[in-house]
Amino acid sequence: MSKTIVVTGGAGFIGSNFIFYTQKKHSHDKIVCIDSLTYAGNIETLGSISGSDRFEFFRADICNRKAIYSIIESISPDYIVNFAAESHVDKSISCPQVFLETNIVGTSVLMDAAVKYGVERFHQVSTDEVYGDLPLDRPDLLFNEDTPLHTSSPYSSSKAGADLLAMAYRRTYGLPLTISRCSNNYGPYQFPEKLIPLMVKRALCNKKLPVYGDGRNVRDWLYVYDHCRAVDMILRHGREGEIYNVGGNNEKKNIDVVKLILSYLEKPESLIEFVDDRKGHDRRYAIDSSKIRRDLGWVPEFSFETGIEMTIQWYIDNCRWLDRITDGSYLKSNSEVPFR
Ligand SMILES: NC(=O)c1ccc[n+]([C@@H]2O[C@H](COP(=O)([O-])OP(=O)(O)OC[C@H]3O[C@@H](n4cnc5c(N)ncnc54)[C@H](O)[C@@H]3O)[C@@H](O)[C@H]2O)c1
Repeated sequence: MSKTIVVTGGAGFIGSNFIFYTQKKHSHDKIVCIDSLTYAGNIETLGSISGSDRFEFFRADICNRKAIYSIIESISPDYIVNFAAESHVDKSISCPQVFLETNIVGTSVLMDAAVKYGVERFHQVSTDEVYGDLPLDRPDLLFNEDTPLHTSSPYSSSKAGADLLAMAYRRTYGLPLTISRCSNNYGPYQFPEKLIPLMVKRALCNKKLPVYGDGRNVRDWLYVYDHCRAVDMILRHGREGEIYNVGGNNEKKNIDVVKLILSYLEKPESLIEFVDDRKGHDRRYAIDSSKIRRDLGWVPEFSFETGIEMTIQWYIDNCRWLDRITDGSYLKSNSEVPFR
């Protein structure tokens, strides 16, 4: 039976990839995107789906209760998948307030609407950063779903706050809920403030590549398509009330990722410039995703070697997208979409 799915934050990186994935995999479903089009959301990304009668776009802020209630009441969705967030750790350090508003208050408004209008499932997209970090010299340690929350940045704290609130909504108001906590994503349509598109963009222009601290911080990387597959599986087949870790089992030092990009682009390593470390910088993230593998049969389809080549090539082939998002000219098309 076809479903109606609200995807919040669908003009951003992972949300847009999730919309394309869902459109292809569940072509009878109706997808309704709600996005306020902040600097990180680009309406042009959704151009290829905008003409479909199975797609609708609302420009609205998830903190705006009146707008959210009116949209959810009018479309009566089966599912809400919440990707909408302020997502950049550095920005959360310089300007935490908006992270609390969108990531915590906004999530609570969506959950209020989900309870009020009786959605079948609310899925909260969370992050492995809620677990804090692990020491570099203990490769045996991984985060599992029972690891205590131990956040380092205003970003991760706001995401952990939303997770706790979601679990409280489930217990108090009976919200039918699942949560996924994923490691670092990479792939097409990522805003070039994040490591991989930032480095590709700068290397293409022969600009210095700023690397925090000693560059030895470790992240687990997952191709965005595999994250979208995981969210789709959890939404439709995951056990209500459960948290699922999602990871690539693919730990890399930041400096090694940067060197790999330079080598693919045939640029010299002399472009690397070590800069002052990020405040409170987490050392290592490593995720145990055996639960989703065991319970839902999810395994990543893309190796890092394949995914990173496809990603770098995508940014080369889509220089126009990268240029427009970098110089902010896409914001003009965003501003043409009326606000609710
Ligand atoms: N990028 C990663 O590596 C990663 C890893 C794990 C989890 N996550 C989580 O996945 C989700 C999506 O991340 P992303 O990297 O695609 O982020 P993004 O910054 O690329 O996109 C966020 C989107 O949310 C929209 N948005 C922001 N505030 C809003 C508001 N108040 N109302 C409505 N829309 C709003 C933006 O316009 C944008 O389109 C986030 O919840 C993030 O915490 C991201």
